[in-house]
Amino acid sequence: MSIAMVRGQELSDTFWALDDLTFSVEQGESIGLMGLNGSGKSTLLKLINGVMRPDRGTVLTRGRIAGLIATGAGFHPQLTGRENIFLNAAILGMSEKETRAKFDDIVEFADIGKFLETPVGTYSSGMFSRLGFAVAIHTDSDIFLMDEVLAVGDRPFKRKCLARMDEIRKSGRTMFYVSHAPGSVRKMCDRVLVLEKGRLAFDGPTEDGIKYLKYDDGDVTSEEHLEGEEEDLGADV
Ligand SMILES: Nc1ncnc2c1ncn2[C@@H]1O[C@H](COP(=O)(O)OP(=O)(O)OP(=O)(O)O)[C@@H](O)[C@H]1O
Repeated sequence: MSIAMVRGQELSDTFWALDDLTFSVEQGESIGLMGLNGSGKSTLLKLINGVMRPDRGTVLTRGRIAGLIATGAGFHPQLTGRENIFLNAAILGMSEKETRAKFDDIVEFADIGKFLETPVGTYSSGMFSRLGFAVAIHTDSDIFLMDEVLAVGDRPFKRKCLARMDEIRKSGRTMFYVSHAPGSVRKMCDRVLVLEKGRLAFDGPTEDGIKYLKYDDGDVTSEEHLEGEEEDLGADV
């Protein structure tokens, strides 16, 4: 699987965002996708969801796929939150009737107040994420993809998202969750894949994956603080 990237004038320079990556996932598994910035996690989600195609190799999936891959993806900046709910839901494969039936729940979950009637181009990244997550979790899917939604949400929203993701997991749906936070991955995932420069560096139980990443023995004060926060959130779910 790869993405050819042209850098500057050097047309022959090829960059493989993902390379030599092979794994399979059973229905109902909950996978934590971890790795440093730029290691290929989002690219992998895009390949699974089908918005990107691999240059080489194949991705086989079964069933309906939903989730939140990039904040703001599938939203039109000049349309209001309300209009974008319908647009985004249609992109995720929901009929208008289905969206109408779930509309109030989606709005309640997003909890963006009067901004529902405002063009989303003016939204903060957190508000984008709230709306996107709210639509995604109300889509019936067999595979649920979640890319770092918790990075921009505020604390009460993070808590709400984690609780809902836990429900999705317990309902037997397959889940891919991209996160840098060991606390929430521990809570949410049975298995971890660690990517390093586009390659699969680790595939195994969550705790071993976190150990492999050495995210737990950092001595940076701010990291410890963040970790503590995620642990708190995890404990709340
Ligand atoms: N459309 C694209 N065109 C060119 N290069 C791309 C494209 N998408 C991703 N890349 C490159 O592929 C690599 C992997 O990117 P990706 O977004 O998948 O990483 P990531 O692991 O999700 O990172 P992060 O933790 O920062 O979100 C990066 O070096 C990125 O620059």
